[in-house]
Amino acid sequence: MKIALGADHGGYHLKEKIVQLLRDLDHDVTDTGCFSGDSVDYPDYAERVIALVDDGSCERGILVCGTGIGMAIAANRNRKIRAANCHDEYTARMSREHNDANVLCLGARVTGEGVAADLVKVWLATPFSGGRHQSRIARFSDF
Ligand SMILES: O=C(CO)[C@H](O)[C@H](O)[C@H](O)COP(=O)(O)O
Repeated sequence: MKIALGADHGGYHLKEKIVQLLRDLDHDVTDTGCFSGDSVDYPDYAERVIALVDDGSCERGILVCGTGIGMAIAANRNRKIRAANCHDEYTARMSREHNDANVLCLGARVTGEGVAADLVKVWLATPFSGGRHQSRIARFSDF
């Protein structure tokens, strides 16, 4: 799968781990940065990843900051983006089954590397359920 990754300084180390995990799993990863722990602004990296998902270059995006909150707020400003801030395998699975989330937001100051690795794998493997959930997500595409 083609996946875009982005992080601010708060998410940099976890993003590096996830990039390696995804490459080990043979995904096609576009790493948009950041590339060090120096302080940067998370909207810049949210913008890069949502652009790649919006134009179809990447099927999914993963954004990492301190909490995942700022990245989710920023990413959801784009109408094509359904970004979910997930903390465990359950929320990751539900974000796919019920919400067809195309961007996963993680908080590196909240979620440990092991939990993050497991939830990323679940999030990538879980299909959207459709049905009643399809009409629900269709409702807000024009908000
Ligand atoms: O945007 C955020 C919170 O919603 C992220 O957690 C950022 O990583 C955080 O705000 C960065 O904070 P810092 O004090 O500049 O390291």
